[in-house]
Amino acid sequence: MSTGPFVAGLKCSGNVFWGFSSFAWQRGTLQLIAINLITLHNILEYMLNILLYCILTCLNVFFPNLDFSWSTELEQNLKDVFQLSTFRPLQLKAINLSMSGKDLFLVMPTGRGKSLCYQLPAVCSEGFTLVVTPLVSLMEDQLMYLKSIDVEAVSLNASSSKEHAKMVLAEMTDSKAPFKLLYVTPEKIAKSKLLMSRLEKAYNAGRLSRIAVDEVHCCSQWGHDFRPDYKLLGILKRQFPKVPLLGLTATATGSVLKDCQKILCVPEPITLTASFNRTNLYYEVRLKDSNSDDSVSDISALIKERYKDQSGIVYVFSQKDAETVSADLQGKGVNASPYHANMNPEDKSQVHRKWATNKIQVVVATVAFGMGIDKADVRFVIHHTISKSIENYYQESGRAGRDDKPADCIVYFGFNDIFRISTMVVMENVGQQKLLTMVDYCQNVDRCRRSVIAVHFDEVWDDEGCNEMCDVCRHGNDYITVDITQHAKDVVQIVELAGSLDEKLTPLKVTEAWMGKGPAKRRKMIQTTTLSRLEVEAIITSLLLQGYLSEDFSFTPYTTYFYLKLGGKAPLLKNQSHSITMKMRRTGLDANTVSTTQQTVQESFSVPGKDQRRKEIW
Ligand SMILES: Nc1ncnc2c1ncn2[C@H]1C[C@H](O)[C@@H](COP(=O)(O)OP(=O)(O)OP(=O)(O)O)O1
Ligand SMILES: [Mg+2]
Ligand SMILES: [Zn+2]
Repeated sequence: MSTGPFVAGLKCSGNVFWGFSSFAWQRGTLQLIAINLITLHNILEYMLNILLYCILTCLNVFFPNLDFSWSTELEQNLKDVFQLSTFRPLQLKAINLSMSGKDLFLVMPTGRGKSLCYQLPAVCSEGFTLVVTPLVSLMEDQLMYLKSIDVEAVSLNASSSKEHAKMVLAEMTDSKAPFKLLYVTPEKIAKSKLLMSRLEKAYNAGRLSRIAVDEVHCCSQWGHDFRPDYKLLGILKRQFPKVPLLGLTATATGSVLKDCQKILCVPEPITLTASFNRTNLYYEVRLKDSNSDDSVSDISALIKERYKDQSGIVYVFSQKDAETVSADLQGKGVNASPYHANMNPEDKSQVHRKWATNKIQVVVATVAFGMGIDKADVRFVIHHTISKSIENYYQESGRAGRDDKPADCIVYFGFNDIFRISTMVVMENVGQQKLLTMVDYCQNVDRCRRSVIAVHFDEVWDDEGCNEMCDVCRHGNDYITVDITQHAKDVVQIVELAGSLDEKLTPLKVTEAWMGKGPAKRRKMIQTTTLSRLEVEAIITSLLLQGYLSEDFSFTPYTTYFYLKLGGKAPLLKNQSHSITMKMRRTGLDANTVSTTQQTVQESFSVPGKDQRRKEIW
């Protein structure tokens, strides 16, 4: 199957071709530099190189998939087996590189068809392809699909029966074994010596044709979904160095990819990257009222009206939320079912299957129902609670519109949710930072939502590329810049007062104190406000994002508490000329209201001891 550098360069479009021709160019250039030694022969050779370069470029442009020994079979199987008429961008290039034996990282948006880049080569190769996937749901999704197109595939995971595992392990070295793809979890690679020894045998028998590591960002703890067992996958390339490895992801930054490369022991992979932009997805953020759970009523109305009879997912924060939100939606007449990691495997498979076949309209799921889930006609992905990072959001919302038709991605952004998630991610590497970027995505009213995602993935972005497919671009300049300096001082004063009494305040306490709830004594010591709750929450969130407030965690053996403390920029407020602004939707906060709604109180008042005061005030 291997081809010499010249053949690979001639036949393959893109990187390999470029590698060859730049090499040729450099050679010609060097020959020219050694001008003293010029002979007619050298000049001719140089000109020939240029000519060859031009011919190859033309061939590359007009016949990008110029015959490899496998090209005809690829085309045929694409049509006959996968029932697809053409390749999507980068697919053919990735497949040809992998078929040429190259190690490859493929970074392509959600739903653009990364799986085909190992499924099709598997069908066109001898032996089988080993596919590592992080989730059983993802594995099942692919097995279900492959079965429907008559491609033989098997899996090994924690819930495989002994008999099934025995059969698969035996067939791995059997040249008559029918399966073309073997799906395993990383845990299996890390923990099953038996599996590794069978793989070794299959490798020696030339039956291990390719290794695909799906969701490869899970290797890196800088990625958004680090799986400790992915860290051990380096064993694959060490044990099977001649087998080409293909790492696939939709959500890896450059530094994450570098880390993955090291962990997987792939010395010089070729990386193919496509733009993150999913042009058919409409991104929208809606505010969630913390006083009531109107969001569920709102979501059920959306599903029953705008998305009537259309398939979708509602993402929630916890297993408990999956159960309650699903029950609430059912109560409102929506055909919904919960999905979370704690359900037994059969129930999970059943929900997944019923949803895939449109017997259930909506899955109310935790992130357990995420990566790789592939249903073509998902018309909406609604987040009842924000995701813990932009990467997670991109992954989860990426379940929508995989058939390239329009689909909506809506987030309900609630103040209290920030802190619920914050306590969950506090132990994760840069977890807080990632969460705040997601909060910034939601709170933002003046930048195209796509631009926030693009910056996050290190991509240069031009707002024209959105085409009004996000609420910010659609609302145009419907925002105002308001001065919140005085508000910031009031909030900081509340946190300072609590600090002086050795008291820690949760965001809820700060909100209520500022809004004038609680003991009369406290109201007399601070400046309260008549702003609405949503406005108060938006300002506190903005102060957190801008660094005037920061998080202060307290740990007990059972739970983690989130408190607010002064942030690094708080002392700047002592400076009279320092001002802070924030941008808000015109329909949200009104500039006039902002500057006139303080209730000046600050009455003098006699103070008892610290402990007594603390009791009375907080
Ligand atoms: N060439 C093609 N033409 C038309 N449809 C295609 C093509 N290739 C793949 N598809 C379809 C099949 C799937 O239903 C859908 C998504 O493919 P899939 O491989 O699951 O995406 P992905 O792996 O890139 O996304 P994710 O990052 O979400 O896992 O695209
Ligand atoms: Mg995938
Ligand atoms: Zn936009």
